[in-house]
Amino acid sequence: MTTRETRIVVGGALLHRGRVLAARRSAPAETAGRWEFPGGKAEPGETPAQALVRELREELGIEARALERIPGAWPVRAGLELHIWTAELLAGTPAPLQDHSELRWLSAAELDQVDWLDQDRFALPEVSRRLTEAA
Ligand SMILES: Nc1nc2c([nH]c(=O)n2[C@H]2C[C@H](O)[C@@H](COP(=O)(O)OP(=O)(O)OP(=O)(O)O)O2)c(=O)[nH]1
Repeated sequence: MTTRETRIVVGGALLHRGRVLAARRSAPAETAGRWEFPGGKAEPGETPAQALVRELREELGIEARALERIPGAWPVRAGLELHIWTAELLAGTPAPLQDHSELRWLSAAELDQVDWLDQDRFALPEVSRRLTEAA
């Protein structure tokens, strides 16, 4: 359950030409090397969709639009839960400017080729379904 103390971290499943962008974390040590949907914590007063647009601009240097939330909320740790939104690329080419050491565009068939953070795995079937529908 989301309480007033719970913060949301929003990850963006950026869908483009039948692929989704996966990002390899560069820090901190506990999660470095694992793959995630780029994004970050929503600031007070910011909607998750707004936070996602801001984080994708900061981390990847792109302009993107949040599309829809994938149903579900997954605890990251006490007081922090993960939401995943699909997003579309409006302008730019994603680059690992901040927080990531590598980016990969994955097709539905390639989704299990990277070592996702545990919480992100819950959203993979829905991401796969959207990639397959778009193909
Ligand atoms: N961005 C992102 N974080 C995720 C995902 N899955 C997952 O478990 N996390 C975890 C990793 C971190 O513990 C936390 C998000 O932290 P973050 O470091 O990305 O957030 P932020 O950019 O706002 O960073 P900061 O301001 O707190 O430094 O959520 C995901 O798909 N994307």
